[in-house]
Amino acid sequence: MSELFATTGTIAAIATAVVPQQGSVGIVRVSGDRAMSIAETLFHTPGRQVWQTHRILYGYIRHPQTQQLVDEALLLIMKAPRSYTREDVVEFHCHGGIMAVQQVLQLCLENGARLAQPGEFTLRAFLNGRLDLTQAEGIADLVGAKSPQAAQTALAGLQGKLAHPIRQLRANCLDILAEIEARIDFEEDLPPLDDEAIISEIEKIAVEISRLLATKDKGELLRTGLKVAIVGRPNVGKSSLLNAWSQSDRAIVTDLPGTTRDVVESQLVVGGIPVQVLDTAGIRETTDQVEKIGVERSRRAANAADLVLLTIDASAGWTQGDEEIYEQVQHRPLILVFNKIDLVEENQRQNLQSQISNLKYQIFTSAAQNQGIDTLETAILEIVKAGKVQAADMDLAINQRQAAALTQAKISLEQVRATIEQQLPLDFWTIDLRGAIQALGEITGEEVTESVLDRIFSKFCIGK
Ligand SMILES: Nc1nc2c(c(=O)[nH]1)N(C=O)[C@@H](CNc1ccc(C(=O)N[C@@H](CCC(=O)O)C(=O)O)cc1)CN2
Ligand SMILES: Nc1nc2c(ncn2[C@@H]2O[C@H](COP(=O)(O)OP(=O)(O)OP(=O)(O)O)[C@@H](O)[C@H]2O)c(=O)[nH]1
Ligand SMILES: [Mg+2]
Repeated sequence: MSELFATTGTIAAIATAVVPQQGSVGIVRVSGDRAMSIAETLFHTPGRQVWQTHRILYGYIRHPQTQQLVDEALLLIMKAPRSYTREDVVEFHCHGGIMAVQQVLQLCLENGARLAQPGEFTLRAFLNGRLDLTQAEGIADLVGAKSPQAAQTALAGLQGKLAHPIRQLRANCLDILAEIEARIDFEEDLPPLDDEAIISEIEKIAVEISRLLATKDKGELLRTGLKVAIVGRPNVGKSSLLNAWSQSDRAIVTDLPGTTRDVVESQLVVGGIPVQVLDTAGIRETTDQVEKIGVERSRRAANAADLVLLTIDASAGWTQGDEEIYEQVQHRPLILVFNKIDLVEENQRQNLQSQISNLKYQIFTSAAQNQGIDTLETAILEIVKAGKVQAADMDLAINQRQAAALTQAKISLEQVRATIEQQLPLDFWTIDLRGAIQALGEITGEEVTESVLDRIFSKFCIGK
C-alpha cells in the first residue's frame, strides 16, 4: 500500500458535515487498535454503564489533563470485526456545529489517532473484506447522489447488484480456463476439448458483458447529471423561466434589459436526472464593462452546457439579435423556447415556429403564467434519452472505470475466440482468457493495483 493508505494505525475524522450552523448532531469517528483506549481516556459515564459492543453510552467528554468539559455526548462502540471497517470503531455523537466536533477530533489526535485520509474508513472496509470495489464506489455515489433515482442506483451498487454478475462472469471464465489448462497438463488422460462448446460459453459471457455495458450512459447521466444553460437576448424572460422552473425566486427579474450579470445556478431533478440549470446574462453588444463580462460568461456557459435553451421573446418575434445568438449555439444540442407566449395570439404561433423549420425542439412557454414547463421537461428527456439512455431496464448502472474494464474483458474474449477458430495451440487460448479474468477482477477489486485504489478512494470525502 502507498504512504497515503498506510493500513496501520488508528484513524479519526469528523463524519458529519462541517458547515457552520448545520446539523444538530456531529459525529467524530475513530477506527483502529487504539479506538477503545481513546474512548476510555476521553469519555466519562455517570453511574455504572457497560462498555459493550453495539451499545450507546451516555456521558461527558473531558480534556484528559485539565478535566475541562468539552461536550455532553453519546458514545457508540462497535468492536472488531462487527464494524464498518472491521476494526474497533468508536463514535462520539456530539452537539452539532463545528466547535464540539473539532475539539473532540483534536483530542483524539492528541491521544493516539491520526487524521484519516479521504475515503480511508471505506478503504479499510475494502481491505478487510467487508466491501468490494463496486460497493465502495456505490457508497461514494450514494453520498454524492443528487436525485432519488441516482441514490437508488447507488444503493443497488452498495447492495452488490453489480458485484454479483461480475463475479459470476469471472467464475465462468475461470471454469473455462481450468478446462483448457487440464488439457495442457494431462492431455493424454482427458477427452478432447469441445471447441464449439467453449466458443458458445464465451459468447454467452460476452453477451452478458454487453448488457452491463449498455447501462453506462444511464449511469453517467444519473451520476453527473445534465448542465442546461438558458441563453438569449436581454429581457426575453430567462431569469423568469429559471424561477418558474425551480419554483423559487432564485434569480432577480426586472423589466430592465441587462438585469442578470453573473451566471445564476439552480439544481433541479427532471425525470430522475439531476439537472443543473444556469441562467445567464442576456447576450447583446454593450459598452457597459460589467455587462460585457457577463455576456462573455453567458457564451462560456452555453459552450460548457450539455444542452442550450435559446430563449426568445415570442411577442417580439424572431429578431436579428436572436438570429445572431442562434448562429453561435446552433452546433450545440438545442431547444428553442418561445417565452411570453401569453402575449401572442394562438394563430401567430405557427409563424414563430416556422422560422427555423429544421430544428425539432421548439416549445412555447409563459414563465409569467407558469406554462410550458412540463413541455420543456418532456423535450429535455426526449433529447437525452434519444442520445443516451438505452432500454436497460435494471436499477444498476456502471461507471466509466467499470465500463473500461468490461470493454477490455470483451476484447480479450473476442481474441480467445479468434485464437480458437485459428486452431492455435492451447497456450494461446489461455493468455487472452487470463486477460479477461484480470479485467473482470479489477472491477470488483479481486485483482487491483494501488493506483486504482488511490484513484477511487481519494474521491471520497474525509470521514467516509
Ligand atoms: N453513526 C453511523 N451511522 C451510519 C454509519 C456509521 O458508520 N455510523 N454508516 C457507515 O458509513 C452507515 C451504516 N453502515 C454500516 C454498515 C455496517 C456496520 C457494522 O457495524 N457492521 C457489522 C455489524 C453488523 C451486525 O451487527 O450484524 C458487520 O457487518 O460486521 C455499521 C454501519 C450509515 N449510517
Ligand atoms: N408577459 C410575460 N412577461 C414575462 C414573461 N417572462 C418574463 N416576463 C417579463 O419580462 C421581463 C424580463 O424578465 P427577466 O426574466 O428579467 O428577463 P431576462 O431574460 O432574464 O433578462 P436579462 O437578465 O436582462 O437578460 C420582466 O418584466 C418579466 O416580468 C412571460 O412569460 N410573459
Ligand atoms: Mg435575467
